[in-house]
Amino acid sequence: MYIHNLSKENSILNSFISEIRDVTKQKGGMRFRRNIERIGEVLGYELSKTLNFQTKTITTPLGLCEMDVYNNEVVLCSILRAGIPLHNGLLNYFDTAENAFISAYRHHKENPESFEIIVEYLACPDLNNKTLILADPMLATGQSMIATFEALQSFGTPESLHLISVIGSQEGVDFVASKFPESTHLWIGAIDKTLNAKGYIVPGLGDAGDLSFGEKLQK
Ligand SMILES: O=P(O)(O)OC[C@H]1O[C@H](OP(=O)(O)OP(=O)(O)O)[C@H](O)[C@@H]1O
Ligand SMILES: O=c1cc[nH]c(=O)[nH]1
Ligand SMILES: [Mg+2]
Repeated sequence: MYIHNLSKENSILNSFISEIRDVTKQKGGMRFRRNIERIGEVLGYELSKTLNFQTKTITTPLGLCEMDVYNNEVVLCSILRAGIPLHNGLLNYFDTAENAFISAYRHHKENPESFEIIVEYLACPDLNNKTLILADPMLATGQSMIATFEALQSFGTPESLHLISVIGSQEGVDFVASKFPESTHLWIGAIDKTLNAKGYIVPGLGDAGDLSFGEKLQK
């Protein structure tokens, strides 16, 4: 897997990530969602540099202009619910993308430290020969990303595969790297050292779904 850890270079992306981590700035919903969306825009821009480009002749009011524009057929797939603002950010840049949504959530059984990933809802177009972008802000254990990829298998074989994540744990990144095809690209805003006993990224930012949309009852 090609791992693009964008925190390694200084850019405005790090300001957005510092705000979503910061307990004094992350509450209230709107700023958190908007920052995740902005991070989606930046990661989408970086990813776009690896697309297939073709020269097109554009007619301006004053003449003709040759421009290299991408010609990939992009499918954006996000994992509900924390993936929604990240999806919006990507969709701001990939204007004509098709879209897929999947619900993958952690179901905690009697022991709060163990959980399974439940996939219930899946809406997806044909993936054959497309550029598939899987987006989920938190890559903690990596299990949601892998469960999603497995659930998408019956929709076709994409030409290329990109994973987009805001913050990952080193363990989660290593795990997905061992499971996804070698040609997969991971575009990630930061990679943190550890996971706690409940599978949360440390230092991370807390619960991205709750910070975006409010706390949910665990049932
Ligand atoms: O890498 P993993 O260990 O699988 O964990 C990451 C998953 O956890 C979060 O979802 P969560 O289950 O909290 O659902 P939510 O979006 O409804 O909050 C997050 O959005 C990922 O989907
Ligand atoms: O740290 C984590 C792990 C999973 N989901 C989150 O929202 N945060
Ligand atoms: Mg959550």
